[in-house]
Amino acid sequence: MNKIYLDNNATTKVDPRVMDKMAPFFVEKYGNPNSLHGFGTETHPAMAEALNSLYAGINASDDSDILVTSCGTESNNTVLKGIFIDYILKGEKKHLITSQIEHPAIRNTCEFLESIGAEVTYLPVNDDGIVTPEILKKHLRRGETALVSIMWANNETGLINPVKDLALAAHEYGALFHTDAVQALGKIKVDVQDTDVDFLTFSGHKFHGPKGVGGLYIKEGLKLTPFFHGGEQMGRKRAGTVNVPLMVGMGYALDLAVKALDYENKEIRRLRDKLEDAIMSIKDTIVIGKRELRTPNTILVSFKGIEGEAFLWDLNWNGIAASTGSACSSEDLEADATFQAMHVDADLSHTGVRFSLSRFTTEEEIDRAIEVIKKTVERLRSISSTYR
Ligand SMILES: Cc1ncc(COP(=O)(O)O)c(CN[C@@H](CS)C(=O)O)c1O
Repeated sequence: MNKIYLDNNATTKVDPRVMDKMAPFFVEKYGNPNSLHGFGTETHPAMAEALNSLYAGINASDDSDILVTSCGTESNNTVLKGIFIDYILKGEKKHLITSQIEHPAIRNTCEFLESIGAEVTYLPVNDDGIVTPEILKKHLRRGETALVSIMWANNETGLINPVKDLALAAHEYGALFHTDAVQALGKIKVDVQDTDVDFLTFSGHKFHGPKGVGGLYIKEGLKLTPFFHGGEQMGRKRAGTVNVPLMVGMGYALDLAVKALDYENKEIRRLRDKLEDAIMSIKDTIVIGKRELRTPNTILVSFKGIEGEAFLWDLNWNGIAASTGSACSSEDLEADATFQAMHVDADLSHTGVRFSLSRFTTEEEIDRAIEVIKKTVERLRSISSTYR
């Protein structure tokens, strides 16, 4: 049976072109870039090219910093814990603001910082599931709020937050602004200068780059206490030997992803909408969030009377990969935090299923998925003791 992958918000296939780009740096040009001899220095041109691609991909100015990290989670931890050390531990400020719909890499880190003395506000969302500047301004404290961290696009719903306006509001109150843009790069245009964010997180495996590599943008003039101390890599801003092949792969993958944005927003959006229209034709079904407010590839849907896990197993049995919310909380049978934040009915918040497409998704795959989804909903409802 042909397998159909519709869980691209969890991770994406490495583009074969990216694989080709990375290969030489595993077996031929394998030197440590910090070594002074030829084995080390021969890695530099490719690393410089990759860094240029990362700067261009988010329209970062040459005077800003981009740290190459191990993943989005490390990047998020670096900002939150760096701000805690630089402002809260020093007693200068004491307050952090984030939202109730963030990824656990933000939420759990904020909860940890609360446990060691930070004051944290978790903003609610409006009826559309969006964090608005109006909501933010009710909680900003001039002279006390050190950082606002609001994700650019939600990993479960795809809903996009107004980052430019949120950053402006934060700056009006003297706070810095971070956005976890892991689910934005490669799906929508990301421009750090236009939005004037201070920090931005991204992760290579979300846009057809390799796993195990991510990035953190730091606006020019800003400093953060490093998360990792050690060698002199990245100007001592992130110690540790740089993983050259992964960095080269992530840079090239972002290059390709930016070039494919039109395709993503036209063809992938069309396929997503085709799938969504078919799903919406099934009775007692809700899709979370207006499609025009979402990234072009994502659908989070609830089928009344069907547990998400049961539905996923049936899909998996038919060769289709999807997820209940984010992959990292898929074992958690608690009602999803995002659903709770959006006041989704309790009996629906256990049934959320996320479908997320990519530029490798085909029309034939969507047609097959529609066929299987309709049959699966019918079968599971026919044996449900609660659904009538
Ligand atoms: C918004 C957001 N922020 C951070 C991360 C973590 O990225 P890493 O590179 O894996 O550390 C993710 C990864 N979300 C995956 C796996 S949990 C999902 O299924 O939704 C994310 O979506």
